[in-house]
Amino acid sequence: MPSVTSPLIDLHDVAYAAEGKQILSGVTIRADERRIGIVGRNGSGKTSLARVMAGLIPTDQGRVRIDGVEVAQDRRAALRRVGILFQNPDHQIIFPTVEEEIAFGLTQMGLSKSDVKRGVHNVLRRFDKLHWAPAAIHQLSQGQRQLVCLMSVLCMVPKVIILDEPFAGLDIPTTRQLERVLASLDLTIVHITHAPDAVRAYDRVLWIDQGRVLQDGAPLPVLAAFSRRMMEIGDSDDLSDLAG
Ligand SMILES: Nc1ncnc2c1ncn2[C@@H]1O[C@H](COP(=O)(O)OP(=O)(O)OP(=O)(O)O)[C@@H](O)[C@H]1O
Repeated sequence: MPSVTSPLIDLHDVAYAAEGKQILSGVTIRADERRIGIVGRNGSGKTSLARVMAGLIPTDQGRVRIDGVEVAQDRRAALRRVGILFQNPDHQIIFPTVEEEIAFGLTQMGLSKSDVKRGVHNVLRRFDKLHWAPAAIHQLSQGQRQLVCLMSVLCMVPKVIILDEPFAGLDIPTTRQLERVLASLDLTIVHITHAPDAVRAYDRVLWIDQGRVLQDGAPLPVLAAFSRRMMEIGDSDDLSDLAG
């Protein structure tokens, strides 16, 4: 059980390296806010941070707890704590039909066959998509596949959902529809984005740079400093500065 003083999102001094490259260093985030934005340049470490936060990759140093659970160690408990939605739904989808895809997480959670069936039915009904159950996923559009991924995550009823640029590649109406669904959710959202406007009305924004938290605070000052810096870099014609 989480102690009374531990925040919902609790990362302490996290470091992560892969293939000899230091990707995250000294990342400490304690957060109870309901809407948290994460911005940063290409290659600054945002996706790696999202994966670490979801427990999908173990860290080399530090601790990652969501709602008191060490998410990389206790995967079954982690599924009820944190879900992640990637930019490309095809990186998430592994099954041929919508119902099989949605059922997977529930099965991983250890639910009985009948509870899995009920969970799939309930989430499809919630989104008025019961007719999608037997549909072949590859025949759905990218926006529809993204909605399948969202339903797969939501049916596990996580406390935190991490959005890793899930709207990139979607048209404006689909983006607005999914944004409306997400805004109505009674859970904590951590939203990684390149678009400052998407998180301007959030409770808190973190700016990640070279694998570290460069700024962390109220959205307006953090986003103003971030946008200013991005414009400065963009106005220079030196591609050697491209992160990575
Ligand atoms: N498994 C890995 N092995 C080696 N390098 C990696 C690995 N994962 C990420 N990197 C490198 O770490 C850096 C951060 O990558 P990451 O995908 O976390 O950044 P990002 O901020 O999400 O980038 P973008 O905005 O372009 O999606 C990049 O330089 C990337 O090439």
